[in-house]
Amino acid sequence: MFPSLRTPDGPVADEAPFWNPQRESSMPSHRYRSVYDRVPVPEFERAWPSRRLEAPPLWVPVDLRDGNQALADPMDPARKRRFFDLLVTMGFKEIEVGYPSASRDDFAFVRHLVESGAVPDDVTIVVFTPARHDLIERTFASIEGLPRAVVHLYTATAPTWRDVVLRRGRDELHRLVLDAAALVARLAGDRPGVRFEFSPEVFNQTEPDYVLSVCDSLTELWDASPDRPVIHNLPATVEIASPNVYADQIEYMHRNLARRDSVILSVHPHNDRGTGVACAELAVLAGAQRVEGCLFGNGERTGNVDLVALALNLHAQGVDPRIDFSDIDVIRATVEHCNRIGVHERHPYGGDLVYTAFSGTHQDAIGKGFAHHAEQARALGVAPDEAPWNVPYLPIDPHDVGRSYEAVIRVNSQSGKGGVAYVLDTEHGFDLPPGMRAEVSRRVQAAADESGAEVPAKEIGDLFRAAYVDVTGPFAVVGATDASVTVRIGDAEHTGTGDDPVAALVRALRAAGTDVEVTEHVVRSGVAYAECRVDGRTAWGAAPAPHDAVLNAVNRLLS
Ligand SMILES: CC(=O)SCCNC(=O)CCNC(=O)[C@H](O)C(C)(C)COP(=O)(O)OP(=O)(O)OC[C@H]1O[C@@H](n2cnc3c(N)ncnc32)[C@H](O)[C@@H]1OP(=O)(O)O
Ligand SMILES: CC(C)C(=O)C(=O)O
Repeated sequence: MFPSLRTPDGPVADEAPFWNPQRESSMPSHRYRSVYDRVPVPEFERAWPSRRLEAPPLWVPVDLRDGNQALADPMDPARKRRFFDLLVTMGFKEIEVGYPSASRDDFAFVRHLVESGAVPDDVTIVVFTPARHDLIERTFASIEGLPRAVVHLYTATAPTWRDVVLRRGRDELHRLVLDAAALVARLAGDRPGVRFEFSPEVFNQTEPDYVLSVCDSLTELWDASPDRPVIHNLPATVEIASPNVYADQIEYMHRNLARRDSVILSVHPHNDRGTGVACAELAVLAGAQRVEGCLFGNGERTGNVDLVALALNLHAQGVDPRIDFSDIDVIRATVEHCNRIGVHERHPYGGDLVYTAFSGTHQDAIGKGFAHHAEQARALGVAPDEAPWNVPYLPIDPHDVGRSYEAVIRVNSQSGKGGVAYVLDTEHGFDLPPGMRAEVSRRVQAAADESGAEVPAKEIGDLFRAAYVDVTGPFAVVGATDASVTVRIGDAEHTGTGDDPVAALVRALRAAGTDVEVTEHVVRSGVAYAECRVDGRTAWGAAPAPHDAVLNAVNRLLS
C-alpha cells in the first residue's frame, strides 16, 4: 500500500498516482507521529501568510552560549572575547554571552566583560540560567556591577520533558518557574537596567494554553511595562514540523499574550528539519520582534537558526538588516577560528562557492548580466556598486559582502564559450570577438575533458596565448612600417605595401605564394584579433598589432 499523505483534515492520497512509480522504503517511518498528533496546534484565521518582511527584528546572537555549548571544545576565554568583539563590530546590540553557572570559564568570561569595560554603552549582554536557586545566584554574581543586562531564565515546558526529564506535573512545574522568577526579581532589586527573559524550552511541543499561562504569569510577576518590557522567547528547541506550524504557534501567542505592549516576542529556532531560517522568517511575519540565532548556524545538533542567512535574505529584498556583513570573509574566518568548525562551501552568502558558476548557460547569463549592469550604471550616472542589481543567478552583488568578482566564473567541462570568454577578458585582458569564442572554448573544453577537473584561470590564459598569440610557423615579420611589411619564409624575404600594415602583410604573403584572405579583423581592448582563410580553411590569431594577429592566424593554418 502506498503511504497516505496526511493533513489535519485526513489522508489525501491512499494510492500512488500512475505517474509516480515510487514504492515503500525499508525505513520504519511508522514509528514517528505527525506534529498534529503530538501537540495541539491552534486553529484560527491566521494573518501571517499575507504579511511582508519590511523591517529587521532585533537580532540576538547566542553563539557564546547555545553555540558554545554545542562545541566539542568550548571556546577558551580568548576565543570568546574575539567572538564578542566581532559581534559588537558588526552592530549587534543585545548579545547572549554565556551560561555563567555552567563552568569556571563561563563565569570568568562574564566577569572579564564586566571588569574590562568591554561592553559598549549601547550593548546589553544576556546571561542564561536554569530555574535553580544556586545557579540563579551564581548568574547574578557574574553580572555584579554591570548597569545593564538581561537575565534569561529557562525551563522546559513540553509534556515529554515534564514527564520524563523534570518529572513534574503542569502545576508543579509552573510553581517552580514562578518561584525561580521571583528569586530573579528579588536579586535584580531596583536595578532598572536589569531586564528579564523567559524561555519555555521546547515551546513548539508544548500545549498553547499551558505556555500562555506560564508566560502571562511571569509578565505579571516581573511587572512588565512598555518601558521595561519582558522578553518571552519561544524556542523551536527541536524542530518537528513544517515552518507554517511554527508560524501559527507564534501568531497564536502574539495575539493572546497578556499586556502585549509590555512583551517583546522573541523566537529561537533550531534547524533539525533544515527549516530554521524559514521558521524564523515566518515567525517574524507572525508577530515575532526578536530573533535568537548563531552566525553560520552553529549550535546544538543541526544548529541554531543562521543569522547570516536571515539578515542577508532581508538585504537581498531591499531591507537593511541593520547588521554589517560588508566583510563576510573576515566574519567567517573569525567564526571558524572561534568555533573550530568550518563553514561549508555552499553555505548561503558566506560559502566559498556561493557566487561561483561552473556551468555554461549560467556563466553566459552572468557575463551578459555584468555587461548590462555596467551599462545601466553608466546610464543612471551612478557607480556600479550603487546601481540596482539584476544579474541573473547572483541573488546579491558579491561586492556587498566584500567578495571580488574573480571567482564568479570558474571553468570545467560543464562550461561553455561565455564562461571562457569571461575569464579571458576579466583575468587576462583578452576581450574575444564573438566569432572567436566557440573555437577557443572547444580548446579549453578539450583540456577540461582531458584532466577531468577545473581548468584554472591561469591555465586558460596560458592555453590561449600558446594557441593564438605565441604562434610559430613558416612566416616571420622582419620589418614593418605603417605602409609596408616584409616577411621571411625560409631564406627568402618578400615585401608588400598597402594603406595599412594588414593590407601590406597580405600583399607580402601573396608575393610569397600564400593566397590569404582576412575574413575578419578587429581591435578590442587594445588587442588585435584576426580570422584568415588559406586554401579554404580558416583560423584565428591574436596579437598586440593587427598585422601580427593576421600573421599568427596564417602561421597556425600553415603549421
Ligand atoms: C535548550 C538548551 O540549550 S538548555 C541549556 C543547556 N546547556 C547546558 O546544559 C550547558 C551548561 N550546563 C551545565 O553546566 C550543567 O548542566 C549545570 C551546571 C547547569 C547543571 O549541572 P548538574 O547539576 O550536574 O545537572 P545536570 O547537568 O545533570 O542536569 C540535569 C538536572 O537539571 C535539571 N534541569 C534541567 N533543566 C532545568 C531547568 N531549566 N531548570 C531547573 N532544572 C533543570 C534536570 O531535571 C536534572 O535534575 P535532576 O538531576 O534532579 O534529575
Ligand atoms: C532554552 C532555549 C533558549 C534554548 O536554547 C532552546 O530551546 O534551544
